[in-house]
Amino acid sequence: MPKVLVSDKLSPRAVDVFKGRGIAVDVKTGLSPDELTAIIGDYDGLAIRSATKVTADVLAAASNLKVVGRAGIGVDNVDIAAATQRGVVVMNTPFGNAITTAEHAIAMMFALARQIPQANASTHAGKWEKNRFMGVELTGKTLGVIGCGNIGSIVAERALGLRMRVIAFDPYLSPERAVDLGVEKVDLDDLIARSDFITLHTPLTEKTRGILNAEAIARMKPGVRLINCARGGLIDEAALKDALESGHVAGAALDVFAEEPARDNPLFGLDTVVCTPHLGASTTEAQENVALQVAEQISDFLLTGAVANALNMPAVTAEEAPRLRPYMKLCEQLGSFAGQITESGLKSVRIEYQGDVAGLNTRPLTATVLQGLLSPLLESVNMVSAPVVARERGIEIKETRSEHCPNYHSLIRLEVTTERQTRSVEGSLFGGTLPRIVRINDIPVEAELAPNMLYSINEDKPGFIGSLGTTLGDSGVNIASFHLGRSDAGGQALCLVQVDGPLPAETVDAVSALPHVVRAKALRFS
Ligand SMILES: NC(=O)C1=CN([C@@H]2O[C@H](COP(=O)(O)OP(=O)(O)OC[C@H]3O[C@@H](n4cnc5c(N)ncnc54)[C@H](O)[C@@H]3O)[C@@H](O)[C@H]2O)C=CC1
Ligand SMILES: O=C(O)CCC(=O)C(=O)O
Repeated sequence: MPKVLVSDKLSPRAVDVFKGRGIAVDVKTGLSPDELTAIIGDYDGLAIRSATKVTADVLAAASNLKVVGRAGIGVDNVDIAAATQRGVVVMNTPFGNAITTAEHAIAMMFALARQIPQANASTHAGKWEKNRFMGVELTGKTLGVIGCGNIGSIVAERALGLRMRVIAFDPYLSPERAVDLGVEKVDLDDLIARSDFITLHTPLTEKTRGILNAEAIARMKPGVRLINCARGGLIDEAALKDALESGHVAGAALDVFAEEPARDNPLFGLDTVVCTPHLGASTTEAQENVALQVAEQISDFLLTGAVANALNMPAVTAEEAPRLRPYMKLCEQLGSFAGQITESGLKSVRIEYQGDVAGLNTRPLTATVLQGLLSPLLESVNMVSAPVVARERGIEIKETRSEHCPNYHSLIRLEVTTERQTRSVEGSLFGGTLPRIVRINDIPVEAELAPNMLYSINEDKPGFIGSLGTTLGDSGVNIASFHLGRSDAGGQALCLVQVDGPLPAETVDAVSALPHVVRAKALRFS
């Protein structure tokens, strides 16, 4: 009988589900990392919220563990790369607490506008300070929503019901979806300059960390109020403190903090700050939703092998798996390549399967392309949710198959159209198993994608390769392999350089500044 550990406070309904499905379950909350490491080897499944940290050390001790289920959305407390490496499936419940978290953001906005927590404390203290707590009305005010996915779009809908004007910054929000929601799609600078209230609903990624830093805060309207119910780290807390103390920011309502549990934070004690201890998802309804869902998903997986909402594993049958596996890797790389070089909203995606691959079950392949494409921007996207997420964002997905494939056994071509341009990337399997990029924007190339790559587009002029090599060498960056392609002599050229380690931003800037370089970018692949 499989055995599951519930190591965070989950609704008791989860335990009922496990027992009902014939799975042994232990509930042990508040374990230290050492205590968890000591017992994790006994379990096949682990059900968590945000308190348990599933680190590489915990996973190393988890000799029987097959699945980690997160009752919630964010999986920043799970080392997914380490789990993947150890073959542990990581699942989440992407929608179960979205309404509740959006409601918390709205509650925080009201709390800020009317200083309800401060007035409550003062009234309880018998002070009756009627003149101290002058509020502001929400009606007619501009709410800037940064990140208009599941939660952000619910916040936007609720705010429109409150007669606010809603503007949204989200590179993946299509103009059509913005119109459907009734929000104005704007760029970040515009949002920062125009908003009376700003609410954050993005995952914490390398692109969003410090999205509201000192410089962004300085450009906000005097008297702006900020709400963060997404992740600590999106706002620079020290810069926010300065702006609150100077009065430039009138107030901030924070559910999440750079360090959690937050016991000693620079913002604590400021009269203009309203805090809750990561309560965004804490309602009976949301906790039942996510607990039931995660228990069902873990049970299904342990008992039948069915995979739902996995962040690191494709949904395929046991028979299909061996044939699809190398194509999955290729598809993920094609998607990830296109996703990392895409800067503006996606309109359409076209995937062409040519040759042998056209005869396979291409649904998981298309889902893998979309997962790779969307992953640089969406935290919780997985193979199961990627097609739904893409559709919800109004991205048109076209898939074509043809047995005709003149130059390769199989070829997969991905074409991505954004608001600004169309790009394409093509790949094949060499030797039947090794993914290779064979064409980028119709320029032939032959490249293996490795964890750390430099991608550059340049004019095909003498001297470029030498100056690139010198620049990398001067930065102490070792080149592992070098792949070149060009449209025609003297025309547009590109290169993909595999390097031994993450590329420092200054090195990429130095390459971008070289003569004849049109664009250079560091790319990461798993
Ligand atoms: N306080 C709490 O208890 C809870 C917090 N959360 C957090 O809320 C966040 C959002 O959750 P969902 O809406 O479900 O996720 P989602 O994936 O549906 O939406 C995130 C949105 O952020 C956008 N985005 C990504 N990078 C961006 C960037 N650089 N600039 C602007 N927008 C960007 C994406 O395009 C996407 O539309 C997650 O970080 C999650 O962990 C979620 C549930 C509860
Ligand atoms: O489980 C919780 O209380 C936190 C929820 C959360 O942050 C999430 O789902 O991302």
